[in-house]
Amino acid sequence: MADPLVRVMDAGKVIKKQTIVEHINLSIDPSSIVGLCGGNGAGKSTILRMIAGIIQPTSGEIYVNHLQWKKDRKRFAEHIGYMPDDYHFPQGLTAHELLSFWAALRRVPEVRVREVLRIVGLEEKRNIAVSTFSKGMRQRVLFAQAILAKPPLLIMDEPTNGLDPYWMNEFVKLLRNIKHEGHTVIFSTHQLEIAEEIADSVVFLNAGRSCGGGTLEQLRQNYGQYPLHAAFQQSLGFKAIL
Ligand SMILES: Nc1ncnc2c1ncn2[C@@H]1O[C@H](COP(=O)(O)OP(=O)(O)OP(=O)(O)O)[C@@H](O)[C@H]1O
Repeated sequence: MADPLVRVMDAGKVIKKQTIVEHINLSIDPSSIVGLCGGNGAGKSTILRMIAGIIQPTSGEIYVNHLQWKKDRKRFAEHIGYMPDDYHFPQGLTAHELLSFWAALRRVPEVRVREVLRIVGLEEKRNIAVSTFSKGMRQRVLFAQAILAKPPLLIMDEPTNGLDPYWMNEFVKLLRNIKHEGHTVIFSTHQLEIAEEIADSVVFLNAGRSCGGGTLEQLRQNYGQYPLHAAFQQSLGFKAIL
């Protein structure tokens, strides 16, 4: 068995004396897709930002390919593509200009910019200001920037928000390709059916704590073909419905 690409060991985050997440443990194998599922405020974005190195845990340790952000920021960052759940796009910049800017920062050749624009179906809109784009189109720009440098680990916060059914389907196919090319993905979602379709395993979160999960294979054995709603409710002790 290959070593896990990501290890989150008893990680927690306290902000202004408030515990946001605690006792988070995750082990993510290379070439796998993990879904973080939970309701509003469960702590999904906080965990993803900690794994991405954007914020630091106040307790515990996080390793990506045996690297820690605090010890080797540059190499750590080279492993990661991060798609935020929200982004304030600068006024006036086109999709092509923005992606070229991000590509230059990461020393990614211009030819890759055209490639990602094509992958996310925005080649024809590349000269239009992103600030005028619809929510789904902006999501596709953010997805494009996350995959620009072909990172070993793709971290995506609510990636399917705002996508229409066509792009939802395309997104599922894109992620499967990314996995088959050997990349690893962790994403958050409220949409359990999306996690069911793409993820190899899921982690359920509630009030900043992991409250269950497992591989989709295990969960299907326990709960049938569409297991996540039942499994999630059971993990919450039937106290809440997503
Ligand atoms: N910088 C911060 N300062 C204070 N509270 C914060 C901060 N960041 C997150 N929180 C709080 O921590 C909790 C978890 O937030 P987080 O954004 O991680 O949840 P989430 O599961 O991603 O939620 P959603 O699905 O609504 O996006 C929320 O109650 C949020 O208000």
